[in-house]
Amino acid sequence: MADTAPPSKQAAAKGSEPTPFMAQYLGIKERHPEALLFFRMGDFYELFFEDAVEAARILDITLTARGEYDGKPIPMAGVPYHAAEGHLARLIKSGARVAVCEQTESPAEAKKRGSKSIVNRDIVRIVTPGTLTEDSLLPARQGQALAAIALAKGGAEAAIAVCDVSTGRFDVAPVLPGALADMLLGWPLNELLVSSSDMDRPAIVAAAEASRAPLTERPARAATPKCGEALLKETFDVAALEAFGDFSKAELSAIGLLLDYVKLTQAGADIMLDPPQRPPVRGHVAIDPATRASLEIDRSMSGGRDGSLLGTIDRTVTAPGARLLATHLSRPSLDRSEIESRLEAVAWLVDDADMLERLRARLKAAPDIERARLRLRLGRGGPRDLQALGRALAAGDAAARGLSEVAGGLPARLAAATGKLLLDNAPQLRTFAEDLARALNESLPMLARDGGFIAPGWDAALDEARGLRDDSRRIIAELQARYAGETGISALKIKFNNVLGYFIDVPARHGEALLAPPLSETFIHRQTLAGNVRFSTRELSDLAGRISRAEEESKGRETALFDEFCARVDDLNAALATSAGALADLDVAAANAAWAVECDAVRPVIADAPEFAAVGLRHPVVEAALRRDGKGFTANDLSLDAGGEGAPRLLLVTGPNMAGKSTYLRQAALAVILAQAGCFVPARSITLGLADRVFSRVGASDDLARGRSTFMVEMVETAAILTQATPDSFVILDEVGRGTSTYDGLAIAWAAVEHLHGVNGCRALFATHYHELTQLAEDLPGAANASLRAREWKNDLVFLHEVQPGPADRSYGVQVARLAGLPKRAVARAAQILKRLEADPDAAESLPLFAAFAEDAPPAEAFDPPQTESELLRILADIDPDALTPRDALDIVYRMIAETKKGE
Ligand SMILES: Nc1ncnc2c1ncn2[C@@H]1O[C@H](COP(=O)(O)OP(=O)(O)OP(=O)(O)O)[C@@H](O)[C@H]1O
Repeated sequence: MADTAPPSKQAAAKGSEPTPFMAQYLGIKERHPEALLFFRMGDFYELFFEDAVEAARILDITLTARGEYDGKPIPMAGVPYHAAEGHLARLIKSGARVAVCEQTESPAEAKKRGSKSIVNRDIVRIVTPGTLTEDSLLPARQGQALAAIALAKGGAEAAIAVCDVSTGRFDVAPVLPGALADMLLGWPLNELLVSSSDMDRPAIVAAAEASRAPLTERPARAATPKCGEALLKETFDVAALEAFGDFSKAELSAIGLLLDYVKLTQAGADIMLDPPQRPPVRGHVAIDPATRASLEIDRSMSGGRDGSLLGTIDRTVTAPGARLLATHLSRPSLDRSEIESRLEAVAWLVDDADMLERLRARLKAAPDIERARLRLRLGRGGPRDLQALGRALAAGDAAARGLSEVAGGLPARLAAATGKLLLDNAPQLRTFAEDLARALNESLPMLARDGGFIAPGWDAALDEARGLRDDSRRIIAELQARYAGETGISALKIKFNNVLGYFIDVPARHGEALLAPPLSETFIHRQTLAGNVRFSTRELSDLAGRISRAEEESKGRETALFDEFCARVDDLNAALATSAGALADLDVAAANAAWAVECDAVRPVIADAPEFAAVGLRHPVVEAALRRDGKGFTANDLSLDAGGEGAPRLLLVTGPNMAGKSTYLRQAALAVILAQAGCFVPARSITLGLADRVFSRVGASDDLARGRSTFMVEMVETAAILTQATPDSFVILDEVGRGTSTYDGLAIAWAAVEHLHGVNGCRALFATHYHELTQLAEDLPGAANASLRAREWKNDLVFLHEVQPGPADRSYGVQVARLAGLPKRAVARAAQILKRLEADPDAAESLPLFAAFAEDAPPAEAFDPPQTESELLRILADIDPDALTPRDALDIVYRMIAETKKGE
């Protein structure tokens, strides 16, 4: 690979003299050695040297060579510029960053400087995982986050600055160094910036590790209060920072680190962020990446949105609404009044089905106002973005008017959003929206430079220029008819191409007539082709000049009008941001109400004590999946109380495989997240105290990318829970200890339960297959057993999915193995071994060879163990004679007879 590395300019100077083109390339590449350089050449972005090799590998495109450098061929790969976004997306996804270098002048302009001059080029932006603005690279319903963390006062202060460059959102918060990692968890990050001087500090290392975001190390010079202050002033064009409130030194350092990077990636263009906001003081529920993944909050295990909690409950109809709902779920609130205000809005809409439907229909008409606004401000927008703003404002106004007509007053949250969206309250926005509606045509080009987007009647100068242009076209048609008449050549046409401009075209056989007097006085020969001869006339040249001037004028005028609208977007930026926020808020409230109605969810009651009391709780995702298959979901109750008053604080959940233990655990954790996100909960009723953290350790998975085995991952995650859970936390642990030997696993699980119960003292659910653990419920005052029921029925296992108090009677593992399709022979062998082990636990000593049993392996035909007797006994054991109706009794007799016949 070494010989594909680009030589530095100095090194190059020592070797053979680089061509002017190579010198330009090397000069630009040297400025961003860490990024792949997309070097614009005509209709292609080309990559050279190592960049070409790397891009060809990732994108699976052809690696070729172009010219030689220092006697060696230069590796080259290229992508067409119109298909560049797809390639960019793949490169970014694979962890690369890309510097996009454009031609900053046309070849004609370069020629003016001298015939040998090459076109000037410069980097216009650097594309990184956290700084995307392209629509095609960003899922519309998903936000992105770029964060910077910094320390100050010798590590005593810390802060975080987070922005979404595609929507302009900008949050800044001071935080205790020890709480940095937790704070970061509220933002599923696309990229995390750390100053090189902080890289080794424990608080920073812990935060970076916890967030698992791609890390970008930046020079320390930007992470200073001075740099932060200067960049804030420059970005928001203010002389003093008082307008934003007081910033700590650490906050300013984090801001410096963040804004410096945003500026770098935009190649020095103005930073277009909204003024910094502080997240709510009470903060949010800390959910670590392992918990987020295992609860499948915004992504299912298979990686998509489908099958996740977000994918299941999302009924938003606007992109900003979808992104806000995603934020609510990834950052459930700890602020009770905030939660209650969200719930109140949902409850009000749930009660008025007509209003809810009308509101959602109106919101549906609102395009993505946030991203359209940002693209226009960044100079990457087009006429369609302007139209999006106008339509979103109109839709917001219609939605707000519908709500404001309601008698009896609105809940505070809906009233606030309505007030912000009513255009009567914002005359400037109203004029802007009305102007856009009048000024823009119905169907619009992507780019302003394509022209044709301003409607007739909006601008007199434009109408005049267009009139002239269209008039000239008519005159050309008339001229063609006149020339055809005068020359008697009906095949004479006036045509246009880029080389000749307008010209007169006749078939070759008529050429002679025009080349000879008297017609040759009017018709000037331009070109003879095999089948045609081409001419021009003075009149036609004059007309062509007028047409092109009119065309240029109308395009120029349209561009100027577009720029005027963009300037108005800049002026109205704050008001537009407010409208976007209000639209998203209304959409989320309406979507949550629609989902609550659809899935019969209830408003959670928020309590002061760390309790959890749910009746008829359901798992929204599993229930939705079962419903699609036409199956029902069994609701279950759950009561926990960390204070140990009315219920256990820790519940040990046992039951056969597949009985529904994980589902029972997860639905409880999801209920906490839904409630604190301000959503209703699928249950008959639920009361819960706010949880400061939710932890979930469900199932085992390898983290090979980070070099950890299943067991190691499990222990690291369990350790995090046992060291961090507070009495207010909510913990679910599923089969801890499964990844190691039986006794080690049991010992670890045992210790984890004791620790959770005695030290952490939080609400916890602990599912296990170690039946020995169920004894703990007797020893620990705040612990209890619950189990999921299953029944054997005609040789089959029937899962009832019902939770009952007390431990499970047995595990039915062998039966589940049979259900799963394990070969009959293996199932029978397992049943045999199990029987021996149950009779004589010491036989386990001979594990794993089972030499003792090997000899009496049953013959292949006799593998179904006799079941009849045990089945009859089981049927009898299940009978409660006092509760039997005569009909039930008769049924049982029939069942027993059938069973006996089976055994014959
Ligand atoms: N309450 C319920 N109502 C209806 N079906 C359910 C219920 N709970 C679980 N199920 C169904 O049972 C399947 C298995 O559930 P789950 O994974 O929770 O079992 P488990 O006891 O944790 O199993 P294992 O011990 O093997 O991990 C689910 O995929 C779902 O289809």
